Formats: sequence, structure tokens, C-alpha cells
Amino acid sequence: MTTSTNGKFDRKPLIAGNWKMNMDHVQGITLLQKLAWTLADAEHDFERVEVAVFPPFTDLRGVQTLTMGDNLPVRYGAQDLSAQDSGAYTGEISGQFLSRLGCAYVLVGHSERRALHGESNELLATKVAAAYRHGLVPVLCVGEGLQIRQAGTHVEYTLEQLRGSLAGITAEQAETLVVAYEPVWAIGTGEVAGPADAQELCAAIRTELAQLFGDETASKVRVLYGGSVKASNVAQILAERDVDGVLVGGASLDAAEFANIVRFEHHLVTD
Ligand SMILES: O=C(CO)COP(=O)(O)O
Repeated sequence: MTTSTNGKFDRKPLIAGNWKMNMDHVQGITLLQKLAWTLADAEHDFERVEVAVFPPFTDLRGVQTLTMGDNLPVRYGAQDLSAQDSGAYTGEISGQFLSRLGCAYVLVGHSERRALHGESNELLATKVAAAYRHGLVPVLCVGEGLQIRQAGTHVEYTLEQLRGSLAGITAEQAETLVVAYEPVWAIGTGEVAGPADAQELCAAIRTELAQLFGDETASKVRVLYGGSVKASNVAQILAERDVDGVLVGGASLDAAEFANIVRFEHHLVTD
């Protein structure tokens, strides 16, 4: 991909699938194998467009085996991690364990965890720090609910989440950061934010990152959009200048559909 004047193409697009609490360890292997075959048939260039999956914890060992054994260049991560490293924290999973399982990434602060588990920005800042301690790249999720969108305060609300969840991290750490803007009203609803909405927030996030960490760092951070992304709408969303990838829920559970999302550049050509 050539370098554009706005620098967007210096950032490798990241197409990520969040399987949520779907796909047991056997189903997960089947899904990933199908995805691998489909992308191999299409001669997908993983150097050009990065692919990552976020399976349930119990699938990670199998995903590790599959990606090592077949030398499949799909990267993967967990959907959450503990803020602690080890000890008496029943039910928690340490970033150290994820790192040893070959995870490259970890989701932090998905809206479902914020809403269902009461995860605050303060707690999430400690999870982001834990991810960096263990060599994992945090994919920090932010985004407003419907009421906030209707009140028109969505930009300020989302940036407040961003600032709060990144408290204490250094500019050097921030260089590898991934942020996912996922408006809650667009998650699993079929209601996709328009490309202009996605661009507005992704650009606002980058501007805020520039204030926190400097322009150069902000220009390296990949900002993804998530919420009802499908093969039929991905190309328009990724045509926006500050949108560097997508975080896909439901449509990532179908290998053919997800492979078509990964191949978004081909839709652009035919659009
Ligand atoms: O929450 C999401 C990804 O993390 C988006 O989910 P859907 O793609 O199912 O709307």
C-alpha cells in the first residue's frame, strides 16, 4: 500500500473479530480453519491487512496450536484480563498467562464489560497498565450509548472514557495502542454508524491522543470502528481517513462473511 499524504496508509489496517461468548474450543478451531482456507484461496496478503481474532479464554490454547502448526499469520487476543498479575483472585486471568499463550492483543473495556460488570475508567486504566506489563497490546474500547448520542454529548463522553482509561500510560507505550470506537447503540443492532459518524469520532480520538502523547505518537495509533460491521458496509467505513480498521462482532462468526470483510479493498475497487 502506498503512503498517502494524510499518513493513513502508514497505519496497517487491522480487521479484528470479537467472538464474544460464542464458539467453544472445538467450534473455534473449525471457524479459524475455514477462515484460513478462505483467505489462503483468496491469496490474502497478511502483511498488507492484518487479521486478528478475540476468542473466549478457553479457545486460546487451540488457536495458538492452529496458528503455530499451520503457520497461519492470524494474530489473536483475549477479551479481557485481570488488573492483577497473580494471587488470590478467583476466576480472573492474568495478562502473563495470555502472553504465554501467544496473545498479541487484549480487549480492554468493551462496552459489554463496562455495562454488565461495572468496569470504570479507573479500573480500565489499571488493566491497560497490566496489558503493557505483560507485553500485550491493549485494544481499548470506548463509545457512547443511545441517550448520550441523542443528547449530543457523545464526543465529550467518549473522550472522557479515553482519557480516564489511559491515565498513567506513557507516550512510548501509546505508540502501539489500538483504540476501538464502538457506539453502544450500533452494537448487535444492525444500526451502523454512518461513515461520517465513524470518522468524526475516530478523528476526535486521534486529536485527543495528540494532546495526550504528541502528534507523532497519535499518528501511529490505530483507531478502529465497531458496531454492526458487515462485508456490505466495511469499504465505505474504511474509506474514511481516520478509521484504521474494524472490530467485528456477529459477522466475525461466519468465516465467509469475515473473510469478505478482511478483503475490503476488493469491494472498494468494485464500488
Ligand atoms: O461489539 C462489537 C465488537 O466488539 C460489535 O458487535 P456487532 O458487530 O455484532 O455489532
